[in-house]
Amino acid sequence: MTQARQMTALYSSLRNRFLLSLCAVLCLALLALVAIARFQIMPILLEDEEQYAGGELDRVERAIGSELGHMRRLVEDWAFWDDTYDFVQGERPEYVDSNLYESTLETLDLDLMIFLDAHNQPRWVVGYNGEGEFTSCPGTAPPCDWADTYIDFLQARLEGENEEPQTWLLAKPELAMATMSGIYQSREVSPSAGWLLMVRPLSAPWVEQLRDTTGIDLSLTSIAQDNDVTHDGLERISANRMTASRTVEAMPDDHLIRIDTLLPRQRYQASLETFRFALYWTVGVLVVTLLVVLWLLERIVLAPIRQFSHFTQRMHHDALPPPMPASLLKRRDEIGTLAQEFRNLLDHQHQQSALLLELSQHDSLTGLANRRLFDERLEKAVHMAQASGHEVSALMIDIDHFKLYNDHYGHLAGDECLIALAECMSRHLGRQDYLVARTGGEEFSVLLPDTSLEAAIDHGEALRLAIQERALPHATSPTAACVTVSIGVASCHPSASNNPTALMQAADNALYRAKESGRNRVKAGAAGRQEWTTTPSS
Ligand SMILES: Nc1nc2c(ncn2[C@@H]2O[C@H](COP(=O)(O)OP(=O)(O)OP(=O)(O)O)[C@@H](O)[C@H]2O)c(=O)[nH]1
Repeated sequence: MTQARQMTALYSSLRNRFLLSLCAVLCLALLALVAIARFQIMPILLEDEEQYAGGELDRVERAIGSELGHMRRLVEDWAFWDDTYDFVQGERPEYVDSNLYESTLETLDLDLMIFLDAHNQPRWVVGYNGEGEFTSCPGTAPPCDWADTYIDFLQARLEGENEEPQTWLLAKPELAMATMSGIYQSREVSPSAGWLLMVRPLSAPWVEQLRDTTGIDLSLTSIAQDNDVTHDGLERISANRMTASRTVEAMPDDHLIRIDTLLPRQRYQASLETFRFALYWTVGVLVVTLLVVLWLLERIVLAPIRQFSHFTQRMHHDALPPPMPASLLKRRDEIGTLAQEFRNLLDHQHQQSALLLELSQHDSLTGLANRRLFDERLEKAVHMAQASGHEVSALMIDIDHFKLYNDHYGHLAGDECLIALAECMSRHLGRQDYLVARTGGEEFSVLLPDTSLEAAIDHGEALRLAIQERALPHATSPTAACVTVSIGVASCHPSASNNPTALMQAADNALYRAKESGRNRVKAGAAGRQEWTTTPSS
């Protein structure tokens, strides 16, 4: 239960709510960034990587095409040579010894050269057989019968009677480049005397050279063609490496050559790194921005509100209301206006309270303290007297025959008489610590703290005389021709266990006796005592 209340209090705090809200905004922003990265940026980076891989495979293809171009020019050099032209027609028997020896193939980086005559029949075959042995024969008789496959292939190509030089990639019986040209005279336009086929193996050193030329880690493989299976593709094998494959057409028709490349993913990684860098900075800037917003919020709004709230709490709890913090009043913003208005409201409330207090503690006719205030002060004075060891005294004053005064002069005149007597009492007993109160219609009481009975009697007597000397006419008074008062005086001694009621009761008794014994006089007594002191009437 307490924990739940603490949680509620935590959540109720403006600062915590702002913190939570801003954290939620930050999380949403981060989620949005992650979503953008996942669904917008990453696909672009991966597509770019695929384009890069495609470009690299294009380069490999172009490099192979360039090699085929070289082969084609090589075969043309030999096919458009008069010696070759004569040789395939059965002339120049020295052609073989002069040109078709082993080092020629090595120099030209060839595996095989086949010369066909005009009837597409083998005129000469020179090359390395499957075991790498050099053979040179007129036709396909052993030991050159290993070249039958190529001759069949060549003859099949010639069925179309395409006399243009042609180049192919061979997937069988070994990976190779093949190029073929008709054999012509070099200077004159003449019909083809036969055909020349050159085969260059795509050997490991050749592939190695291709790797060096292109700078791409690649390999070539012969595969059987299967329409249902695609061999093209890209596979990301690690964060830094990927393989990209593509098939190219080759002979025979049911075969393909697959180019496999192992490519670095630097480009992707670099883009990713850049993106991450931007992302981290964005997140950092976002966090810093939120912290700054929080700090500003705390400084500009929350701290002053807290200060204001603290002030109102203290106002409620402290006995002495604290002043409104100056820092709040100095502000020129909404909080400053609120503080100033609040202070104005407080001032107004204090004034109203003071007015109410004044009204509740004073008599509206004479302006003297009323019974409520008199009783409060009396209570405090008696307790203080007991604590300090001093006496406290009280006078009870009653106008003599005031009914007759009213009856004779009228009620308004009676009021004026009450006001005049009140002024007289205030003037004579207006000491700071004395309190003169109107405690009844025509009855007054005076509280005299730290005053002995004797001194109180003196004050009472002086007051009685002063009123008499004021000489307010009272034509119908049986006592005197002017307004007079009777006064009862009492005091309580600190040694006696007196209370305010007992003190006033004693004063009332004394007043009663003053009235009884002829009015216009002062009678005195002490609370809780039997002996009385009577002042003679003047
Ligand atoms: N004008 C006026 N008269 C008041 C006021 N309050 C009380 N009185 C009058 O004061 C008179 C008091 O009369 P009583 O209690 O009979 O006493 P008294 O006539 O003074 O006679 P003693 O006290 O025995 O000398 C009444 O007539 C009240 O109407 C007031 O505020 N104004």
